[in-house]
Amino acid sequence: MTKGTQADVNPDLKKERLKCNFNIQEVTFIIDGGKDKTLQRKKIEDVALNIAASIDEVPEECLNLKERYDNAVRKSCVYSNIVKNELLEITGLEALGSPGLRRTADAFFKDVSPFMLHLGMFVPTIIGQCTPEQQAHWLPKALEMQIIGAYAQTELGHGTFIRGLETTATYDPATEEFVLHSPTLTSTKWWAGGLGNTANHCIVVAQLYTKGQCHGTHPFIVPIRDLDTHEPFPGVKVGDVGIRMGFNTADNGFLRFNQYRIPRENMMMKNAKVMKDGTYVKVARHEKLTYGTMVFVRVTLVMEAAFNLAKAATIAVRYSAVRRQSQPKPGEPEPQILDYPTQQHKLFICIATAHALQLTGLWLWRTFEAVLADMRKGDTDSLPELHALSSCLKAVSTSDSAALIEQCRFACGGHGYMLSSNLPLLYSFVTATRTYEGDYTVLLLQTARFLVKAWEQAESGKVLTPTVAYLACAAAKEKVVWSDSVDGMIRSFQAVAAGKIAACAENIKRLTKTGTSLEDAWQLSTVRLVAASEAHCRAMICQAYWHEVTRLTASCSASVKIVMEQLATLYLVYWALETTGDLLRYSTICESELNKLQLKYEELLALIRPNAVGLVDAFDFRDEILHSTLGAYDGRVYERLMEEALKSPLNETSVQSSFHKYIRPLAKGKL
Ligand SMILES: CCCCCCCC/C=C\CCCCCC(=O)SCCNC(=O)CCNC(=O)[C@H](O)C(C)(C)COP(=O)(O)OP(=O)(O)OC[C@H]1O[C@@H](n2cnc3c(N)ncnc32)[C@H](O)[C@@H]1OP(=O)(O)O
Ligand SMILES: Cc1cc2nc3c(=O)[nH]c(=O)nc-3n(C[C@H](O)[C@H](O)[C@H](O)COP(=O)(O)OP(=O)(O)OC[C@H]3O[C@@H](n4cnc5c(N)ncnc54)[C@H](O)[C@@H]3O)c2cc1C
Repeated sequence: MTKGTQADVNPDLKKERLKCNFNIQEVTFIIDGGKDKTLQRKKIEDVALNIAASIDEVPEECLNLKERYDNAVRKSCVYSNIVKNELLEITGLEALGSPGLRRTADAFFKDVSPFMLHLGMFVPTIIGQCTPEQQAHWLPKALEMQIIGAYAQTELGHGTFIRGLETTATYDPATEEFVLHSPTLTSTKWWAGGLGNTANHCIVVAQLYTKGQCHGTHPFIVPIRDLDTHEPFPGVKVGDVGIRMGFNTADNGFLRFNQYRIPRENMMMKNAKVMKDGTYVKVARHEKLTYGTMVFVRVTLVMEAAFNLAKAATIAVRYSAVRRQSQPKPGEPEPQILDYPTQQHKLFICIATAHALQLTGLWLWRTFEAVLADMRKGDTDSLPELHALSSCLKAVSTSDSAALIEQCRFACGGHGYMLSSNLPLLYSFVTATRTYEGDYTVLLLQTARFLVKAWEQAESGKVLTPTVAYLACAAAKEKVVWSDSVDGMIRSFQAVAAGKIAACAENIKRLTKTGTSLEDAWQLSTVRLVAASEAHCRAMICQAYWHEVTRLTASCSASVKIVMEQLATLYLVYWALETTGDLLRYSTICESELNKLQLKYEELLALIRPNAVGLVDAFDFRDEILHSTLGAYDGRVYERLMEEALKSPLNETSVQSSFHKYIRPLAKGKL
């Protein structure tokens, strides 16, 4: 963070920091995943931000679309050089997934870099889908930025239903080439980040045909532009998809092929091969391993959701400590808006959710690494559970994060609507995460498939995998005894999930017994399947969050343990109160216990209040990363709002030319 001199800091924020009763750094270490990770992140920030600080002369939002894109490319090149020459030196390839790299990217780009998908998906797909020989060929070029790549899977006509993609890759043994073709308008690749004007290579997911047979979708590395002239190759039509709600510097593009040829070696052949004579050979033990990059990105998106929500919470909490409004007690000074319990209700759940998602995200990352290690040994048994886990966690984390970022904007009143607060841009960026890499509903339904099967296994007494082990106890189908202890609440959330899953399974059974096909019975149950999947995910987040807090604070100071536990308890109580209908149905909770729970929630808000600014300081965002007039460390909110307003091109002259062209003639009746 940029602390400046204490004299510059808003007096209310200064007082807030004096009130904080825990060691901020200890919490920062927990959030980063350990002291070593924090130190590495800070090192990366120090290197990168020295350059970022002076990189934008004019605010990004004051530029027109084309200027913004050009500026984003310029900054992407500066940033890539830093990554290549300095940051990879610090951490090696691991840097690509490091929080330091993620954070420093935000210092360069208020919106999104057109290179984001190069590092975010092109490079990971090379690592995940190429043979070692192919990796040796492509990876150094990609890391050296000699080639820039995009990931083109989605088409104009299909995003969710990958099996429905229409682009074809037909093998021609005579020339040992694949012929890529876009047979219809709807087969046009659409949305790929970085594709429109920036990338010269692209991973294309296409239906593979060889020896007259279709083998389903497979990924190919496709050169699309000349490396020197950057002109698209003959047979390739590429461009920008048009203006979007956000991501306008991300260069999302479309792509069409007209009988375009690429060498056989450009098929990514880790999981399946096409031999020179056109013989198709399946290498992978699991059907869905070609979907591996999506699983990887879904896993990272959970921490991405936490990261963006933490930024919004930092902005809104600091602003709420500076902002004073209304006079609830006659004659007394206007209170800081952070003193209103309703404001605490809006904001403390944001801090708690950022913690919950970050700690669950770190746990998911470790699970992902363990499954990957198993798969390297040829064991794919835990892939379905990882898919179910990453699908629902991606769906719920991105959805919660977007909703709560919007809540942070509401919490900042009118000033939250200013682009300079950075909350609108943050929201437009994060709300897209609910859709891309698998839509919310679609992913929850993927998890639901796994849950219904697990329920059937529980009923027949089979051993269950860890994340659904709770279903075994619930198979008894009795209401769980409510208790407002942490363990009691988690047990109740699990009972709600189990009850909902059981109801879905029963509904499907009832429908099929009366002659409905399994497919129709499933469709008729999808509203409740989505709800069951969300309940399962919530129970899992609660359990993982609490487990991680207990584990990670075991060696911390008592005050850190207390504040971390207060936040985690707040998260649980908040969700209990949000789902009282479910608890009444699946647990023994009664009205007096609900009243007690409400009181407990209000007590927690009051307990957290003195530490609120300390808690957001612990997210440790430097001002260059927050980009916010409302959220800077020094709290000079009004000064910054004025400074930013004066940068508006509409303030360059005191009278605009439109006055002379239109308003004056209108007033004179001469228009
Ligand atoms: C430096 C700056 C860094 C900034 C960092 C920010 C981070 C962001 C990084 C990148 C940004 C990303 C931008 C966005 C990119 C994209 O959006 S790429 C496109 C992504 N597209 C999707 O996600 C499409 C979603 N659809 C699907 O995943 C699938 O089509 C489907 C799962 C919905 C259905 O697939 P289908 O083939 O039809 O399968 P089913 O018949 O439904 O199921 C068959 C069985 O297969 C299981 N399964 C499905 N997927 C997987 C998987 N991935 N892994 C393992 N298993 C899978 C499924 O559960 C079925 O199993 P059962 O038969 O046993 O039930
Ligand atoms: C900012 C952004 C960046 C992107 N970047 C990339 C990229 O780099 N590369 C890439 O390949 N793609 C990219 N995408 C595309 C993205 O992955 C898809 O938009 C996403 O997977 C959703 O697919 P869709 O658009 O086809 O939506 P649809 O599948 O058409 O969804 C529309 C609605 O139908 C519902 N629906 C669809 N199927 C079902 C079902 N089976 N059951 C119930 N409901 C259903 C959905 O829930 C949704 O409400 C990007 C998208 C965005 C917004």
